[in-house]
Amino acid sequence: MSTRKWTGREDGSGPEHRRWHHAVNEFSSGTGVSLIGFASDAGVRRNGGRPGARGGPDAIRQALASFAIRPEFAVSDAGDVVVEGDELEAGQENLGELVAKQLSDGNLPLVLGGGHETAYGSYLGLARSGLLDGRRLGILNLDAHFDLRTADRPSSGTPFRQIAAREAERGAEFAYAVAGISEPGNTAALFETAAGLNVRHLLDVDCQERRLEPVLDFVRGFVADVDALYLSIDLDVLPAAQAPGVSAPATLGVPAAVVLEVCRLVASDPKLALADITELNPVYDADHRTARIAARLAHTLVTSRPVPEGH
Ligand SMILES: N=CN[C@@H](CCC(=O)O)C(=O)O
Ligand SMILES: [Mn+2]
Ligand SMILES: [Mn+2]
Repeated sequence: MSTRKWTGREDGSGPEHRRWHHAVNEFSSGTGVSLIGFASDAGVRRNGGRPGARGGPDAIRQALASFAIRPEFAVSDAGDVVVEGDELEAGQENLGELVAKQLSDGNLPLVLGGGHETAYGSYLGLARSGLLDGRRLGILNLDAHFDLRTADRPSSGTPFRQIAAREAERGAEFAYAVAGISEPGNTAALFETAAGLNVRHLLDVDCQERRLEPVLDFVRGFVADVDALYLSIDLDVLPAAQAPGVSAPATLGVPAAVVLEVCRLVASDPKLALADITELNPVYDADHRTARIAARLAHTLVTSRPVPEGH
């Protein structure tokens, strides 16, 4: 657990005034959601994107600190994995170790930040924890992109291709679904790769608010087919007006209200084992808008979980 102290707005000392900074600072033992920061520019840089993701974890923490949160929700901060320079592979290994540790302690890891290369480190943690042994893993990605690139080196564009290879190695079916795919944001080759891997996807145009029920049905159908779920959120799934602070802003995007409903649905399911919120780039943010929506998604994931007995 991180020793860093969170600070934020104070309205009084009682539980009725509780905010995230109180929740994180008062956490000493037990289980709950464990935040892990992944401070990395390496994946986006290798993928030809605009750097700045390194500052993502702290920007999300800052946005979370003064959010109100009810006393029954336990959250802790496990600190950051920092990727120095181009040391991406080492960073992903370190992230995997920290995720596995949180899982074995009985926590739900919620990884914040990085380009989407975060996802491979998150997955390594799940694989290392033993939680996948004999179980079907489902990966639900909310993203404008498939991130199934083949490249000489891992980047923010390759994580789910890397995971597909690892799932094949353990003899498991690669169960991967993406909601929010932008047609002009993915080449025919990527659509073909996705089809070849039996990836289920919904286009951004089919994830607008008027289509909320079919989107939720898509998610329900996918979750029903797996034993454990990993939810990965790439903030570039959101409309650029709601999330300007990303490397590749959306041309249409899935409205935050829809993304939020998916988060509520998924987090209320005990199958959820791991989540991450990636691609925040504070350098291009406007009035902390993207950091605040990232924080709102994190808050929704925490507060939509079944409350443990005794509360
Ligand atoms: N995580 C990044 N994924 C996208 C970026 C697209 C872009 O830079 O336009 C990708 O590689 O496809
Ligand atoms: Mn992505
Ligand atoms: Mn994306």
